[in-house]
Amino acid sequence: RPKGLPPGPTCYPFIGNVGLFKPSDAVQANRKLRKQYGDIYTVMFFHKPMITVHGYDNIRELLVKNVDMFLERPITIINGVFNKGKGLMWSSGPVWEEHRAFALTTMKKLGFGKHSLQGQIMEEVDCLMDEVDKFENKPFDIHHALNTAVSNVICSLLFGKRFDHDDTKFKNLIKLLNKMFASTNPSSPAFVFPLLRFLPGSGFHNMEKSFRDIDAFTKEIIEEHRRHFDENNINDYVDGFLFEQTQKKNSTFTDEQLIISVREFFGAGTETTATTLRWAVLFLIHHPEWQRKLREDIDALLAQSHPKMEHKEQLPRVEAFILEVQRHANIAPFAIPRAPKKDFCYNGYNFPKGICVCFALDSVLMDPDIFPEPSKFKPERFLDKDGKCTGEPKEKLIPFSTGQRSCVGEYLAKMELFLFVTRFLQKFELKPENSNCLPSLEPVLGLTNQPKPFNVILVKR
Ligand code: HEM
Repeated sequence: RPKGLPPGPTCYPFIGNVGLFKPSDAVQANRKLRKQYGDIYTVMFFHKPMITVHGYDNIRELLVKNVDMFLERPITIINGVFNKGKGLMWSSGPVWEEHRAFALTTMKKLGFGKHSLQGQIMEEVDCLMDEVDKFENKPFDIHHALNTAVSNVICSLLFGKRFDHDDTKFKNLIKLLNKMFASTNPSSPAFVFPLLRFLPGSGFHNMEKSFRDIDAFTKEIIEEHRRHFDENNINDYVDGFLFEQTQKKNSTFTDEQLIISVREFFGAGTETTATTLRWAVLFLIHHPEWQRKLREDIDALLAQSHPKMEHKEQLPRVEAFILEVQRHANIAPFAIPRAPKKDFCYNGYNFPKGICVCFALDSVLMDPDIFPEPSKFKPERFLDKDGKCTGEPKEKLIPFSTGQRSCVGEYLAKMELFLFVTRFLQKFELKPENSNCLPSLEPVLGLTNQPKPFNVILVKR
C-alpha cells in the first residue's frame, strides 16, 4: 500500500487484498473492516487502492463541505470501457456538468419536481392495481408488476410513452435489467480491472450484453422521435435532447451521449425505486400492526379518493414508514464512488487525485447514535412528540447520498414511494403466503441490496 494512504488489511504480493471477501458479502465485510481499521481505510485491488469512508460526519465533510473536490467519478469498467466517459451517472468534468444541468432543466420543464407529475404516476399506480387484481387472494410474486409500473413512469418522461404489462419486448428488457442489478457487484475486482470481466462468475460480462440490448431498444425510439420531431412540441427527454442537438453543432449532445444517459435513467429510475417498493411490501407483510395504523390514517383522510403529494404532511405515519423502509432496506449501501479532483489530505491521510473513494451510506443508515437499535424496524423513530415526521433522524437519513452530486431522481422517487404505498394500502390488505413462515428479510447484494423472491397475497378491501 502506498505510503500516506489510510490504513488497511495486510496486502499480499501482486493481488493486494483481492479475495479478502466475496463481493456478495461486501456490506458485512466492510462493517468488520471499519471495526478493525477505523472510519477510513484502504483496500488494495492488485496495485489499485480503494478508500472507504464511513460515518455521517466524514461523509458530510467530504461530499458537502469539500464538494468541489469530490464531484468526479474514478475510472472503472463502466465509464472506462462501456461508456467511454459519456453519460451522466459515470461521467466527470465538463460532460457531467453540462448534462446534469441539462437533465435537471429538461426534467423540470417536463414536470419533474412539480406536482403535475403525479397524474402520470397515479395513472401507473392504477394500471398496476388492474394488473395485480388478476392475482386477488392468490399468492404471487409482485416483483415484475412493480418493476413495469415504476419503469413506465421513467419511460413517460424519457420517451413520452408507456408500455403494456404484457408487451413482450419491454418485459424482456425489464428482466434483463433485473438480472443485471442482481448479478453485478461493484465490489468485484472486475469493476476496476475490466479484463477480469471474462472470468466465470463476473456479472460484468452480462452487463455489457444488457447495455447492448437496452441501447438497441433506445436507438429505435430515438429514430422514431427524430422522424416526428417538432421543435415547437417538446414532450419528453429525447425530444429535449434532439432540440439541443439542433442548437449546438459539434457539442457533447451526440447520439451516443443520449443513448447512454437514457440507459442510465432507465436503469437507475427503475430498479432503485421498484426494489424499495418490494421492501415496503415485505415490511408490510411482516408488520400487520403498521398496515393497520397506516390504513386508519389513510381512510380517515382520504377514504377511497386518490392520494396527492399535498396529503403527505397530513400522513406523517406513512412518511415515517417509508423512511424506515428506506433506512432498513439500505438498497444502496455504498454511494457511486467518487475520485478527488486533486491530491487531497483529510484527517492526516492522503487521498491522491483520481483514487477510487467509496462512501458507506450503510454506516449512516445503521448508525446507533442517530437511529437507536438500528436493526429493529421502528418507523416511530421518525416521529416527534407531536406525531410529526420531522427531526434529526429524518435530516440525517441519506439513502440518496448527499451534496451536489447526490441522486438526481430523489424527488421523483419520493413521490413514487408515497403515491404507490398510499394507494396500495387504500385498495388492499397484504398478507403472507404462509403466516407461520414469513419471507426472509435477509438481503442479497448485487448492484443494490435486494430482497429474496417472495409471494404476497392481496385481499381487496
Ligand atoms: C429509492 C430510489 C433511489 C435511490 C435510493 C437512489 C440512490 C442513488 C444514489 C445513492 C446515488 C449516488 C449519488 C452519489 O454519487 O453520491 C444516485 C445517483 C443517481 N440516481 Fe438515484 N436513487 C433512486 C432513484 C432514482 C431515480 C428514480 C432516478 C431517475 C430519475 C435516479 C437517477 C440517478 C442518477 C442519474 C444518478 C447519478 C447522478 C450523478 O452522477 O450526477 N435515481 N442515486
